[in-house]
Amino acid sequence: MNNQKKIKIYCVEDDLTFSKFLKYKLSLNPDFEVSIFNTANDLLESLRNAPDIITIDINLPDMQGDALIPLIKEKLPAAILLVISGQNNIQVAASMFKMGVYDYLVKDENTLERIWNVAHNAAKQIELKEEISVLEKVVNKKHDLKTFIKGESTEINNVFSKIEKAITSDINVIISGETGTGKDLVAKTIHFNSNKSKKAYVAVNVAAIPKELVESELFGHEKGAFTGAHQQRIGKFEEAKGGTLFLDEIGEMELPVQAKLLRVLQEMELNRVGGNKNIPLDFRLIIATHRDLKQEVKEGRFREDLYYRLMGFSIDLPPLRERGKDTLFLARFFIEQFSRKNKIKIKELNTCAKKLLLKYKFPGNVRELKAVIETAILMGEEDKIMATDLQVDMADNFEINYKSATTLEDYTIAIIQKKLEENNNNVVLTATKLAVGKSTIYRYIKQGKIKI
Ligand SMILES: Nc1ncnc2c1ncn2[C@@H]1O[C@H](COP(=O)(O)OP(=O)(O)OP(=O)(O)O)[C@@H](O)[C@H]1O
Repeated sequence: MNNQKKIKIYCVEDDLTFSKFLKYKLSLNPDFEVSIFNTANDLLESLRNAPDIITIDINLPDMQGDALIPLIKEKLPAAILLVISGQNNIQVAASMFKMGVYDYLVKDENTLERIWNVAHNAAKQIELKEEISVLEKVVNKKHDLKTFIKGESTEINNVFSKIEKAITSDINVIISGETGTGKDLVAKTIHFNSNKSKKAYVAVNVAAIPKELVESELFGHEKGAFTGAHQQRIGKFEEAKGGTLFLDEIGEMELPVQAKLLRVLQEMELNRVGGNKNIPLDFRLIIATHRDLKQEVKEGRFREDLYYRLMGFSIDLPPLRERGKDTLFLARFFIEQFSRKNKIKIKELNTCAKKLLLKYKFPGNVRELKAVIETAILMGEEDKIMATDLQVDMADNFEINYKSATTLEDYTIAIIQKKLEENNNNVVLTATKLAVGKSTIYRYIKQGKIKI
């Protein structure tokens, strides 16, 4: 039995002696909290306290059982109802069961004993329902995260554990990560798995709103607040009432708007542009940025007080290139998703294509991978997806290696690596084109300085 929560039993009964016995008998169970009512109206007035079980005398002075039961069912459809009658009338019993009562008991010397047993069984049923609903929530949560966000790497599993924590409270969340790493996806996942999931999820990309419209977009405006404000407008902050407000690219916000945002967050109320009424706010805030906000503060582009006001639980999304084999896992996921949606045959990646995907740095992260895969499926002529179907610009990757080169050997290796990739890892062809000995290339491969 749940130690925290007692089972509330309400008994409506006009026979005072019987009701005393009833209360005494049921209260012998320490998990039952029993209250007695002598009229139907007294009971109806107390239904807001949501009793779990109600015993009903069928002949009450102010209302008959058949009139009372639908009124209770309307307010508390899940409550368990036990009808207690002075006579054994099969037809009445049948009509009571049709109304959805749990049991129909006739008053005799064993009634108290039977009520006790029925209440006991009903209480067990309530407990079981509660356990199931708790379990369902846990199972759904685990299921949902993986339904929304794909990945198996240690890095993404760390992100999953952070999301699990963020879901259990209303704390501000700050999500950082390069473009396309899934910041919006993570914010949505938190919202739809939190206790705010039935309320609004309002996402605002601060960078995408023209500078002069940011205030009215976020905070709303009154009619006539400025030229062109023909109608009153509710801002995104108000729209998010009771739900989640996701402010993406917060680092792009202009300093004057930052000042207003700070005030609004401190007071959790706002004045629409051109208005003079304080409107209370209620939302959970999730923000995202691809910038290092601390650095932005140092450089004077972001208010320090706002930075501290926004700080909350932080979730850092690693770039795709640091998620190991997730690149291939996600590639397969996107192949299946796109092929199913477009009713085309699901193709596999050939070995060279896999190698190329693992080597490519994906500056656009998961978004870029998705686009590369979808184009490859459409453009490819073969049964499998080949390296040549993947439209990735290896020159960008080369730049990265090239820039980090410090010795002549580093430059040589970077050039050979790039040429090998262009020539589908054909060592002989690459050696000929670069006029170096193929043994040089093999040596670098053996030393692990060049990867194919
Ligand atoms: N782990 C993942 N599993 C499945 N899809 C993903 C995953 N990560 C990202 N995506 C998909 O990649 C695309 C980009 O993700 P999203 O918009 O969330 O990135 P972002 O970090 O918010 O990007 P930006 O910084 O440009 O706003 C979306 O289509 C998203 O559904």
